[in-house]
Amino acid sequence: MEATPAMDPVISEPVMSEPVTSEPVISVRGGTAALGSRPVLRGIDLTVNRGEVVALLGANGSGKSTAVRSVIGQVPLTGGGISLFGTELRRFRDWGRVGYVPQRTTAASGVPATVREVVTSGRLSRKRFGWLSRADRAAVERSIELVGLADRARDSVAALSGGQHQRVLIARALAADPELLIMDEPMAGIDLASQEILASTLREQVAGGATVLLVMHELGPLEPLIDRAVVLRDGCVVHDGPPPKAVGQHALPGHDHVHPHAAGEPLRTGLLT
Ligand SMILES: Nc1ncnc2c1ncn2[C@@H]1O[C@H](COP(=O)(O)OP(=O)(O)OP(=O)(O)O)[C@@H](O)[C@H]1O
Repeated sequence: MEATPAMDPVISEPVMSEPVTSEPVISVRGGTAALGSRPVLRGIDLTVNRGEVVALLGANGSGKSTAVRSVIGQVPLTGGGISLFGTELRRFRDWGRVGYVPQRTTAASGVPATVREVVTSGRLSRKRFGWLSRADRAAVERSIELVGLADRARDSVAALSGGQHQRVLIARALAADPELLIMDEPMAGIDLASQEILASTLREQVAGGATVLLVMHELGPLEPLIDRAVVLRDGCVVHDGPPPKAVGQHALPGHDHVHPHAAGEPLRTGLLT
């Protein structure tokens, strides 16, 4: 058991918490973006601080994927700014610190790769030279175990189910030991057992100090992990605060949520509209 530092009741020095490393891990300020001629982000502010788990919520088409893709530099902003770990995105090179799991794609690219090979590629991405140390190999095996695929490590990813693919992509992101993990709808279309595995994997990352930004449709089994929710609607932030409680509990198709708000204002998340 870990020893608890004894408190001296006489000396009333203020207890210093963590040194204030105030730089947010992600900072989007007034971000605007367009896809084709269509404005998709209309001036969003999004801050994720070190160690936070933030859910990005919103209805289909509200701009969630575009927002995270702009954070990793895949969609250029047309206005506003983005910093990662305190560095302007255009000067940011430290991609080994960032793990990204794209929205429901497949890990199979036509190239017959095994689960271990795909996960290894995640580890290689943070290395200058293309060979693996013993520690690298251990990190790869640990990531595969974390997502519950140790018994499938030698299998071709082409032979996996959709949920298992998703877990391979998550293991690939985890293999680099990222400080920031960005996942776009990691729970989409996967069964409850896989969801539980993902939730415990994420719990472990968070306990290890990772910062997490999750695009989600509903909170589901991840709800207890979420510190803050940012809700997008039509390319704008309409809520930034505690996760809307009702989401995931009675988020039925067609149900337009109206949540009681701290200020007495109803919060219409519009998650399903
Ligand atoms: N390549 C593209 N070209 C033009 N418009 C696009 C493109 N990709 C997405 N869009 C549009 O941009 C808007 C935002 O899409 P985005 O994928 O960011 O939304 P989302 O909130 O992630 O939605 P979902 O929950 O369905 O994944 C949508 O209206 C979508 O139709």
